[in-house]
Parts: sequence; structure tokens; C-alpha cells
Amino acid sequence: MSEALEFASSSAALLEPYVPPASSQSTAAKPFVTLTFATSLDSSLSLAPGVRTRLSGPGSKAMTHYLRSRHSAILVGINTMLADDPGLNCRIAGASSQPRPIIIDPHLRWVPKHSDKVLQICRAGQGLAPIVLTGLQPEEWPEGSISILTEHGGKFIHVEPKKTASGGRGRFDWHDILHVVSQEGLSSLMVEGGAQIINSLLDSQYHSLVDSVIVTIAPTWLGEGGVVVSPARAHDEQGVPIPAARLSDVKWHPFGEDVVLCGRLDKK
Ligand SMILES: NC(=O)c1ccc[n+]([C@@H]2O[C@H](COP(=O)([O-])OP(=O)(O)OC[C@H]3O[C@@H](n4cnc5c(N)ncnc54)[C@H](O)[C@@H]3O)[C@@H](O)[C@H]2O)c1
Ligand SMILES: Nc1nc(=O)c(N)c(NC[C@H](O)[C@H](O)[C@H](O)COP(=O)(O)O)[nH]1
Repeated sequence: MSEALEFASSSAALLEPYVPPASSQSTAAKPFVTLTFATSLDSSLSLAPGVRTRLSGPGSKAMTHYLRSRHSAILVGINTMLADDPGLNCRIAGASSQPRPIIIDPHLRWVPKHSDKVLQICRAGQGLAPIVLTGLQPEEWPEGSISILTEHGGKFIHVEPKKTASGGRGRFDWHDILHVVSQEGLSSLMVEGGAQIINSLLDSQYHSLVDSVIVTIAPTWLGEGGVVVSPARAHDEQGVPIPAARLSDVKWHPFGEDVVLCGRLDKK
């Protein structure tokens, strides 16, 4: 039996309170959002920007694939897409469904190629083609990218970026990202990273959008220069610094040499 199947049969109950309820079809007002990633002891996701770094052991990696079997969509940022060439599929043998990959790529830095792992997996019938969220208007989308992506069943969707203080193009509002996810009929979303994606979602204005947090903690320090999860500083009404986020309803589960922390963001 594969690692992933072993996880699914023996440990799924531990995660049940933190994964989308089986009945959470698209009737809910917003998708069920799970923030999930693997981190080092010094809060790094990888050794350096663009350097794919293995943190999870086999048991907690199997858990990630179990989580992918329980969500209808999986979201990563463009730097993760470019650094990792991820498959973004559930690799539990016989998985009955696959998550829809969603790539946050505001400036369309990803140029889809047939050799991309996510598209190879799609052609093999073992995963789905990505939906790419971009701040560019359709007339700015490269023809070649449109044809390769649509050939695999993927697509581009425009999301209007927020305006910066100086009137420039800022980041996407997560309410708008989740509206697109809902519009696509996707009832649950696991946000896998990278750090900029996670830090952006951990901003206090978005805590109400996150239903659960599942973090794999590996017994390793990656050291200086890593890609760090550390959200923007928060302040109270008097401008005194306060914790940016805290989890409640916390459970810690050992998985091999890793420990998996499950919790829910305290709603402010
Ligand atoms: N350990 C893990 O669980 C894990 C998970 C994912 C990625 N990684 C690693 O993390 C690294 C990549 O992380 P990163 O922080 O550099 O990049 P990222 O993957 O978070 O992508 C960052 C880019 O996404 C876009 N983006 C992010 N938030 C946005 C928003 N709210 N609106 C619009 N656009 C937004 C911007 O273009 C930004 O430059 C890679 O090395 C990868 O291997 C590790
Ligand atoms: N759980 C987890 N443990 C890790 O050690 C690690 N490096 C990642 N990283 C997550 C990121 O999204 C990766 O790029 C994809 O998870 C890997 O790509 P696959 O989809 O599995 O092919 N995630």
C-alpha cells in the first residue's frame, strides 16, 4: 500500500475537524479555505527564492496529498509555479477527484509549455489544467499561452488589482480571488504558498476568509536567506504592535519526524 493510502486509512480522522465537510458543495457563501504549507524551525518555506526545498517527510507529504483529495482547488503563487514546476495534483492511487490548480500570476510570468509538469500530468489524465488569475486584460494575454492553456482545459481569468496609495496596480483582494473560485463552482480551496501568498492571506483583513490552517513543521533550520513566512506587523488602536495572527482550537499531530499543527485563525 502506498504511503499516501496508509495515511488516508489510519490518520484521516485526526484532520477531519480541519478539512472541508464532505457536504460542502457549492451552496456555501464562500469556498472553504485551508491554508497549508511546510515550514522549517526558522519559519522558512525554502532555502532561497526559487530553490525548491524538501521539508516534509513521507508521512506528512502523504498528508498533503490526502488534503488535495479533500479540496476542489489548490492555489499557489507564480514564484512557486516557476521555482517548483509543481504537478499540483493528488497522487493517491485511485484518487476519485483532482483539485483544480489556481495560479496567482498577475503579470503572466508563466509561459505555459507542453513540458510543464502540471500540463504533462493533465495530458496523462492524472490532474487538471490550471486556472491562471491575472491583472492583465484579455487583449494583453499572449496568444500562444491562451492556446496551450485552453488546449489542456485551463484558462486565464482577469482579476482587477487593488489600487496602491499612489494609484498604481496593487495586489488582488482575496475576496475577489475567492469570488472567482466560487464562480468556477469550486467549493473548497487549499492555499499551498509560497510565502508572499501566505503572508498576504495572513493579513488581518482576511482572517475571516480562512477556515483552517494546517502547518507541517520539519525538524530543520534552513538558515539565513530562506523564503520566510512572517506576515505584516499588526497594531492596536494606540499603534502598539500586537501579534499578526494566532491560532485557536489547536491540535498537534506527529507524522514521522515532522509535527503537523492544525488550528483556526482567531477572528478579530
Ligand atoms: N514549503 C512549502 O510548503 C512551500 C509551498 C509553496 C512554495 N514554497 C516555496 O516558496 C518559494 C516561493 O515563494 P515566494 O514567496 O517567492 O512566491 P509565491 O509563490 O508566494 O509567489 C509570489 C508572487 O505571487 C503573486 N502574488 C502573491 N500574493 C498576491 C496577491 N494577493 N495578489 C496578486 N498577486 C499576488 C505576486 O506576483 C508575487 O510576486 C519557492 O521557493 C517554493 O519552493 C514552499
Ligand atoms: N507540504 C510540502 N512539503 C514540502 O516539503 C514542500 N517543499 C512543499 N512545497 C509545496 C509547493 O506547492 C510545491 O511546489 C508542491 O507541493 C510540490 O509540487 P507537487 O505538486 O507535489 O508536484 N509542500
